[in-house]
Amino acid sequence: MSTEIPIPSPADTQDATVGIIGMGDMGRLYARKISAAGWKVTACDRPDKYEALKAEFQGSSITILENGHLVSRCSDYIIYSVEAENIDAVVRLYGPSTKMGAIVGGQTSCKAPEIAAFERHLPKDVEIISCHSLHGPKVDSRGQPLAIIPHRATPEGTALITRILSCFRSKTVQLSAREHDRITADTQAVTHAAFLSMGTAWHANAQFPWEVERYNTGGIENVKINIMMRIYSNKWHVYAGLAILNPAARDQIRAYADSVTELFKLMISHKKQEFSDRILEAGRAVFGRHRGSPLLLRDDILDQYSLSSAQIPKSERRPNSHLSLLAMVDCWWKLGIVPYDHMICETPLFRLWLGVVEYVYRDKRLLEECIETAMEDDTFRMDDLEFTFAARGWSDAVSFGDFEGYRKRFEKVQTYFAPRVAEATRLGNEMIAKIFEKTRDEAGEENTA
Ligand SMILES: NC(=O)C1=CN([C@@H]2O[C@H](COP(=O)(O)OP(=O)(O)OC[C@H]3O[C@@H](n4cnc5c(N)ncnc54)[C@H](OP(=O)(O)O)[C@@H]3O)[C@@H](O)[C@H]2O)C=CC1
Ligand SMILES: O=C(O)C(=O)Cc1ccc(O)cc1
Repeated sequence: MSTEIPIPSPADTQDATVGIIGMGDMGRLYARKISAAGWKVTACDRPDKYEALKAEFQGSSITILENGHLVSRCSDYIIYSVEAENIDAVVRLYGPSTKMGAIVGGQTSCKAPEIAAFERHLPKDVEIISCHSLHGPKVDSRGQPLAIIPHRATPEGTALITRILSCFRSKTVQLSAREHDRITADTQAVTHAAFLSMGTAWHANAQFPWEVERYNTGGIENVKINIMMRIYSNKWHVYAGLAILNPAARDQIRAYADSVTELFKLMISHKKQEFSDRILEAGRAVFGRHRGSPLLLRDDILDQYSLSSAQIPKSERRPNSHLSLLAMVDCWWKLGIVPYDHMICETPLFRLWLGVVEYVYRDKRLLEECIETAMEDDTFRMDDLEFTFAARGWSDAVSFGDFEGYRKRFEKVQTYFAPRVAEATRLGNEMIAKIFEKTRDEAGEENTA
């Protein structure tokens, strides 16, 4: 497993042709970066987008072709960057046209269906080496994790793909498809489930949280709101694909919804001792080994990134039960997950989420305040009730494998929050850039934000 940030040498002979099938947000990022590093790049999207794409890339060094057959015939490394739900159909269509002896990979967020499609439809002389950039298209790729998944690969093939992808200057980690899916079920799918549920709950209570006094409480609430908005500003298929198609994700999201429900029941039945014992034991299991290490986040930074115009002074802030966060630790504990072990596949959102969770659990006073609020204070009861419904609803949508139902749930909330998306995206980008700049500074790494 390697985690260094490789710096490509301009003197390298970059004589392989890289083909990209699917020129959406991630395909474009890949095409631009790989081409800028000196590799010959050919690319396509659906045939009906050929003319528009060709006009857009006119004058660039990226060659736009009409379809995936043409890309496959002339490329030495072909990357499928299409919706996870479509991967089998697209590989079935273009896979047989793959150039003899080429290497094929995919950039979808869940590897089980991608690898199955490659095994099913690619000629036997073709190597399979997949990848996954663990960040969105607008995040600086430098220093972020990049999984490389050699599945049917020679050492020479793996070395070539590692060299091609070194232009991202990401932290590369080699994993099997199975390891990748197990880890990202936690770093991505469950994280998203928590924030999707927050958005659904706020929508169900007809709230814009930044307009509600009890959410204008700085650091932690700012992160929750900004990440929730970030997720709902993205495309539903990205989240649906990585949750529905990953078998490990289904189980983990179900476990998260169970933890939310069980904790909520203890709250409304005022079983304080049982609730408190459970929270503290989960905290010890998850954070015990990390007590002495530096915190991932500090709230003096987080306070700056608020969608609200009125910030409440710290002394007047109202505590929150933070059910979403308590349930996350409960679920990790129940599943025997130590999230720090999964940092090799961290995404920016996962790091922020773990940072916030850790911030509460490593502050004894704050954690006691959550327990006290959960038991004694009804201020957040309606929010927690809706959050519980929402977590179970998202878990059902994922376990039923229902893409259409998922899309409808997602888009309903997305539409509700749409008026503030542009501002939230700007703030979220600033917050992420600032936090990662600071994290890299503190780790003594090169500042690349
Ligand atoms: N967005 C993100 O943050 C990240 C996404 N990923 C993964 O990367 C993949 C791509 O995501 P993203 O770029 O965001 O999604 P997009 O929807 O922006 O891009 C996918 C593109 O593939 C096209 N496509 C579909 N079928 C074909 C076909 N037969 N031939 C050629 N092109 C086709 C789509 O066209 P159409 O829209 O018409 O279907 C679309 O333009 C997904 O699997 C996602 O899970 C990975 C890391 C981060
Ligand atoms: O950081 C996140 O979790 C995101 O929401 C962006 C994202 C989405 C899909 C991926 O496969 C990788 C990153």
